[in-house]
Amino acid sequence: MAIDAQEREQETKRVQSVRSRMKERIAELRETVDERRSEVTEIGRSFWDDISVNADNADDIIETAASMAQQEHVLQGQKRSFQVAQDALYKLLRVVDAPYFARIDFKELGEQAREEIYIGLTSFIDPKTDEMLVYDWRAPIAALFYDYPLGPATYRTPEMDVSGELELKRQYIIKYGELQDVFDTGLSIGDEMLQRMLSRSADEKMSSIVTTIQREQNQIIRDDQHKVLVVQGAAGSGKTSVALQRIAYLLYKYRTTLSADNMILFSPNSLFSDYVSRVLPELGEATMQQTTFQDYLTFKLSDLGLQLEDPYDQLEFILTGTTGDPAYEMRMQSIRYKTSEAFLHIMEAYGEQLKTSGLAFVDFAVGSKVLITGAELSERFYGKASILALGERMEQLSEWVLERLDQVQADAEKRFFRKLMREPKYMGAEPELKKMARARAHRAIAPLKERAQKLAFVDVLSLYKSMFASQELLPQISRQLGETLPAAWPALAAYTGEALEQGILRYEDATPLVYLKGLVEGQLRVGTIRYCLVDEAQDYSPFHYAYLRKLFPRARFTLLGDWNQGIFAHANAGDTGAFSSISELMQEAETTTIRLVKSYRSTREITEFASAILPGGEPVEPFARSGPPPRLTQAADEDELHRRIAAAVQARLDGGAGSVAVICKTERETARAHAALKPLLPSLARINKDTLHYEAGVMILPAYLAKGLEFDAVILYNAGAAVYAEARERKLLYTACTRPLHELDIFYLGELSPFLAGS
Ligand SMILES: Nc1ncnc2c1ncn2[C@@H]1O[C@H](COP(=O)(O)OP(=O)(O)OP(=O)(O)O)[C@@H](O)[C@H]1O
Repeated sequence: MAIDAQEREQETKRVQSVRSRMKERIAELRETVDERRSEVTEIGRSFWDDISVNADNADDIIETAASMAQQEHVLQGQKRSFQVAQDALYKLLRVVDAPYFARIDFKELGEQAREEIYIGLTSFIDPKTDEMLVYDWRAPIAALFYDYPLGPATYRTPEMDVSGELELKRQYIIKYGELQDVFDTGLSIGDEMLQRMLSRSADEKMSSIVTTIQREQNQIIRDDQHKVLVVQGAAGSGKTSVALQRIAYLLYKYRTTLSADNMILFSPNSLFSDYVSRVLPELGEATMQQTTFQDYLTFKLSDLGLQLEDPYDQLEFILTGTTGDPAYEMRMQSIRYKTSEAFLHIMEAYGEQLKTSGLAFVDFAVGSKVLITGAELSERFYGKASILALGERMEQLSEWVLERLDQVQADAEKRFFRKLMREPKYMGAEPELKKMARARAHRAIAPLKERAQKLAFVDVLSLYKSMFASQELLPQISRQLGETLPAAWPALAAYTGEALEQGILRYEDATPLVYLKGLVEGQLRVGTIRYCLVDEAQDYSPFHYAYLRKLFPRARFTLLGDWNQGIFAHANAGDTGAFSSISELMQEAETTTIRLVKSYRSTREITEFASAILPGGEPVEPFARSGPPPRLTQAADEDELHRRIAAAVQARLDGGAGSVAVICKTERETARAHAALKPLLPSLARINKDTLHYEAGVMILPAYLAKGLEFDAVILYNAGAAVYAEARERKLLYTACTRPLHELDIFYLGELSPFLAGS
């Protein structure tokens, strides 16, 4: 709803007045920053002048040390206050051209006057009057803007709940310091604003949604009651956006105790990390560690000398294979089983068993000379019963071994020394020889000490191999647990063993192997991580979650995913309810699942079209934004297909699209299509799993890499029945069709995929 001219005038004036206060403050801060900078430099320079260096007697030494500590203390204090001023300056510089985006008028119960609360990216207090001119969007009272329509409303502060009446909700579009538009919204956050936001072009990088966060999204952003927060959100419902806003929120709320280093976000790949990298800086926050699970596996397993497969190669195998082919079926079994909870239980039970027997300890040797035998280690480890965990017992063993190695090193040093002394050329150089002997002994023993420190007493790879080599081990454990192994277990075991013998570590074996390594070498625990967020959570198996839980014992988890887009083999196995089993797996009482059903990315036509691909899937509700319906075009042969696709790309570009993606099913199809299309579309960029940076334009990529990304227009390369017909391909097709903001063109050869037949 537009507002009248007089009010608009007032609002324009207010923008100017807030801006001029901000500018005054900026000028002051600039001065302060300059002053403090020169103070810091000055103190640094005169550090030694101001210290009385006197080392004649003990008292003087103490005095000198005290004076140095004092100077250091002053210097650190100055550096801190310089940093504080500089941060404040940067924050203001970022918002001075758009100081706020919303206003709410709130009358607290029992109060006469209503308060006008202006909301922006960061708060701003008038230094002269101490008046809060702008509230940070994360301040408790600002939640009213996101959570309530006009009428009764309540917000929560750390001390109490505050109720009252929300009497006005107003939104502003301020650009380059000018008020461009202002309107009142009655219901949820202005459909008008949201319409504008969603009608724009897809950006090169994801943007923050701070001005139009929806109520259900806000609930997730501000949740701080649950240890495990699971979000099942439809495609385009804002999961990634919400995850990033949540990080910014937590950093604000717990700003005295939490920093970006205490958070970690698991992203599907580097391309995606790059795509979302702008949001936090845009919100004025430092970005936190972003990583992929694959990076972690690579880091943990690098010393085993194996060739580690990545999840995309696994997926490519699944998608290019043929159902019914024995090798293919074997692989599918391998994946399903090794990502299951059943296998996790077996591993846990195996870990228990290893407490009493089964670990083959490796000798500690220098060259061929054995210093501590495996048998000795085994005797030490298994000799007397212990209730401690494997890892803790390994720690004890490590202490014992390190002591032994110290002794060995001392003996070696003496021996070396005696030997050197006998050499005529060294005679008379005793002190140097002592040093040489020490260095030599250290060099010989250091690698062994490092091994002991890393608790690397057993050959983990052999241990893992033995799980599959032994005819009895796993059948026996599973009998004890009352579980059954897959029907084709002996063949599956042999299949696994063969690959490991060849030095190949399939993706499905990587996490179990890391898990086993953690069991016998002591689990790596990253206690500094307090919040772990997992995007595209449907791509992780129960096994992954069990592992993450152990890795970050102090963390709260936010898991955001969409079961409809579960395209990995293990995700297809479970289907609905899989998230609830994940919550169980996390074994936390304070767990909740929130569903986001409204989809904001695509037009109503595209969302409805895509939803028809998955009847009975997770519910999706389109946002009321209209555009052309998806177009289905059959091509007679590949030549025609390519000509038509090239024409469609051109048409979308002519229509103003900034990003157009041609989406294929697999890497293999992408490579072929790229070669055929490139002469027709010279600017066509091919994206693969190693692409690090996301750039808008015209691109071609496999569907599984398009996941999480969005484009103005999408062109589906070939949605023929020969390509998308099997159950496992349905979700992939769905994922591809949910990527466009505005337009979707689908081409196909031969028959149309049965999944699209109803459209
Ligand atoms: N409240 C909102 N205001 C404005 N835009 C929004 C809002 N919520 C989501 N969007 C937009 O919708 C699009 C989809 O959001 P996002 O990528 O976060 O969804 P997602 O649930 O992670 O999607 P997917 O699972 O399909 O990858 C983005 O362009 C995002 O900016």
